[in-house]
Amino acid sequence: MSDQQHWDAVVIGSGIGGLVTASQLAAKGARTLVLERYLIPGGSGGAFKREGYTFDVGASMIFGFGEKGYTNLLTRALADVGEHCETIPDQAQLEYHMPGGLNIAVDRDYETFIADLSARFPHEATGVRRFYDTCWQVFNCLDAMPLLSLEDPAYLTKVFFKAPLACLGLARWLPFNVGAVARQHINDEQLLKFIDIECFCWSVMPADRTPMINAGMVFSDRHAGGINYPRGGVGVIAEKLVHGLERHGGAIRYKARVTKVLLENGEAVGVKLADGETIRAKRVISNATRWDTFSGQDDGSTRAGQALVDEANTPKKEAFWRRRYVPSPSFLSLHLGVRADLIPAGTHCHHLLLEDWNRMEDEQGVIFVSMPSLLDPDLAPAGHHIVHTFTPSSMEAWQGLSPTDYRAKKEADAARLIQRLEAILPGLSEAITHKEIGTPRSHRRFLGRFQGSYGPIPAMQLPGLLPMPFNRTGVPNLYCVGDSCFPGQGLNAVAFSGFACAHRVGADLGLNPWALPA
Ligand SMILES: NC(=O)c1ccc[n+]([C@@H]2O[C@H](COP(=O)([O-])OP(=O)(O)OC[C@H]3O[C@@H](n4cnc5c(N)ncnc54)[C@H](O)[C@@H]3O)[C@@H](O)[C@H]2O)c1
Ligand SMILES: CC(C)=CCC/C(C)=C/C=C/C(C)=C/C=C/C(C)=C/C=C/C=C(C)/C=C/C=C(C)/C=C/C=C(\C)CCC=C(C)C
Repeated sequence: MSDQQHWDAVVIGSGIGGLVTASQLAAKGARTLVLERYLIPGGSGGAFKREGYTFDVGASMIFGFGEKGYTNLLTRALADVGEHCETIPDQAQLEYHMPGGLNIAVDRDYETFIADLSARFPHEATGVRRFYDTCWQVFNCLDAMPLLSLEDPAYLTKVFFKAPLACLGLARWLPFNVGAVARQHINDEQLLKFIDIECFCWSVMPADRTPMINAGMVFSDRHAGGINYPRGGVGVIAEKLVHGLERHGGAIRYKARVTKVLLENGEAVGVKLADGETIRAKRVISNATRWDTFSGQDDGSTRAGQALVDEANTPKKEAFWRRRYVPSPSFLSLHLGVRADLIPAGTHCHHLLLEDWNRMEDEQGVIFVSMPSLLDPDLAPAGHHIVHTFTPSSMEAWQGLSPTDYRAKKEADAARLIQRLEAILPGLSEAITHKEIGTPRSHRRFLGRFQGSYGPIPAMQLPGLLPMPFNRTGVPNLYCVGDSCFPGQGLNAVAFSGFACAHRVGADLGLNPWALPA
């Protein structure tokens, strides 16, 4: 299968963004091929098995799995191709362990959460209510309409007639960040710091640089649809999307690393693989990050010239984007197997530990912990649990080391992380039976992501989501999907990007139905 086979769409990468695009396009009748450089689908939403454990590659805290409304984008993406994930509801989104013994678990029930937070800050009870209610207003606008491509005037017209007030509400919130809204309602400095960490937890940015639309989504979906864990592990989502894709006539190839987007007269016409094979398609969609897709910036090591589009063909507006967004740090991550007796009954699945408010944005500052086998015991061998912990760490801290120094740093930093975690899991060091250490270099290598980054973050304070690009690029017939597109990081955010991308490509191929989805 090569030059002879002409596909309607070729998708580079099988992250959740790429798979939602591909499965949606296949469901519209487009002949769709996904090319994945690794052995399994899912990218940072994948999973791997070791010694009886099923470990999630990335985070295990999943939004977008609700039953109602339009924001349950993972449920919808699966259902559209005849698939369904059984999920396990999580009673708390996560438990925060903050300086000064300030501990707050975010309950699934909104009123319980508001009451818990107000009890810690009684003088700010009104502000707490007003701030989080404002987030609900944003969420209600999002949840009132089918979410498709904002680059399609036909969709915008239809959706405006369907839900005019919700559209105007969203248009109003698009340029806002959370910080300004929080300060309208809240004065207490410590509570504002809590709002910062509430944002940092998923945007890796404080409130001033976190878009309000995304906060509306996250701070309300956790109570509306709730946080729900897919039985069998996060990797099941990607596996099921692949089944759905194949059932609708699409295909996926693994160990198929794309090295170039083929261009003719400046238009994308296909891709070239690492082994020299070429594949032609009417439309090419890149689920690699924008830094890996377009030329113009390297990470100072081996990457120069490796982007999918060369410098001469990289649109000027990409340079503009790179001045506004920079790669967030990657992570130091530990996938641990532990003796089950370490974890007391009733412990929550997700935790965040911050020992010093001033360290929130520091290298290896905030610690995240997920223990998904507390929800799904089949993920670990009998008598054991999974402790997956990660902390932001940038590529610079890991570059230029000799192999011996690299191994020594891995062990030393992992030991320090485990030591700090004893604060919430006393006895951890003695209970570990399996340990895998991942660094920014591992994440770059296995996920193919520039600098192993978690995703783009604003280089400066920007007007909310307004500068985030949609799916079309400056190269005709080439589209981007995933977390370097509107609305950014997160599985349900990249699922939105996938719906939007498939809709835009579907419009360009003349495949979209006239009516909006129910
Ligand atoms: N709880 C959560 O919400 C959660 C959990 C995990 C991950 N995430 C987020 O999900 C987002 C990632 O999703 P995404 O869709 O943008 O992509 P992704 O980075 O997860 O996946 C991209 C895929 O493309 C493949 N790829 C890259 N370059 C390629 C090439 N040249 N040829 C072939 N294949 C190539 C990679 O191997 C990978 O499988 C991130 O923001 C991440 O932080 C969120
Ligand atoms: C017509 C007119 C007038 C107008 C128009 C307007 C409109 C319509 C607009 C629209 C808009 C829209 C649609 C938008 C959308 C958006 C969205 C969908 C968003 C989403 C978002 C999401 C998100 C952000 C998510 C995220 C999440 C995450 C990231 C998570 C993560 C997690 C982690 C990391 C975990 C950690 C922690 C621990 C463990 C503790």
